[in-house]
Amino acid sequence: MYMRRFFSKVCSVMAGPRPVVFSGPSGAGKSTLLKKLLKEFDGVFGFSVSHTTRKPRPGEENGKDYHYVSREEMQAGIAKGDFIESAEFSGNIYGTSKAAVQAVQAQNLICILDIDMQGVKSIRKTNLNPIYVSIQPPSMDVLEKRLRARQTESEESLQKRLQVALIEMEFSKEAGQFDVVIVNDILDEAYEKLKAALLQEIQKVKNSTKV
Ligand SMILES: Nc1nc2c(ncn2[C@@H]2O[C@H](COP(=O)(O)OP(=O)(O)O)[C@@H](O)[C@H]2O)c(=O)[nH]1
Ligand SMILES: Nc1ncnc2c1ncn2[C@@H]1O[C@H](COP(=O)(O)OP(=O)(O)O)[C@@H](O)[C@H]1O
Repeated sequence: MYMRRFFSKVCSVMAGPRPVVFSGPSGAGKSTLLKKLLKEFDGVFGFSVSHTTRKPRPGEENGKDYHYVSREEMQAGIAKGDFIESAEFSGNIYGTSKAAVQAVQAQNLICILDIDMQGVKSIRKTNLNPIYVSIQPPSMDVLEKRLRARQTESEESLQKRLQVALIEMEFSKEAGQFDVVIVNDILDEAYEKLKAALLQEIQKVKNSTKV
């Protein structure tokens, strides 16, 4: 009996906790929410640092927010098979490297991926088995206001993001795409819903570190 419990604990540690995929329109609040999680649950969650060909925004750090690379470097990495998935979004390439996910999972942390809907479709074909969380804005109007207030986009980039946002909002309504859909209206309320949705996985990590 004790042996069985022991082995099941060891196996669950070896398998590691389920990753969490965050997706949803640009400006919906994915970064804001996941940064809160990473801060409150230091030692539970780890961020999968994607590669991107877009330029860093003020305040973003290479290796922390993204690995900033040239289109040539990115394409070479993709051709070499370094990436689990990659996608073109609003004129730039983004991708999740195998190394990014492995770095988090090696620490037995819940790996957080922030990816667009193409990424979601690609990840579904892998054996990553994540929890899929969609973060949605309360409305297109609010989304536009938030994106403008963030002051990170040119008018052209903003318009591209709003166009894609409509498709991403529709995608989140398709049955079976997401385990949880959170409308990020009041930030604290959205965050509480997010924590409630991830509570079981958080508890698993906390229990496994007690071994
Ligand atoms: N498929 C995929 N999408 C990504 C990846 N990293 C970021 N994204 C998505 O790319 C989109 C643009 O990201 P970003 O330029 O940081 O803008 P923001 O979402 O407006 O902050 C967002 O939908 C991200 O979720 C990745 O590795 N793979
Ligand atoms: N619930 C909220 N209420 C008001 N502003 C928010 C809320 N959530 C996020 N924001 C702001 O909206 C902007 C977009 O959020 P961000 O986290 O960058 O979105 P995403 O990562 O999905 O692109 C940011 O300036 C952020 O501070």
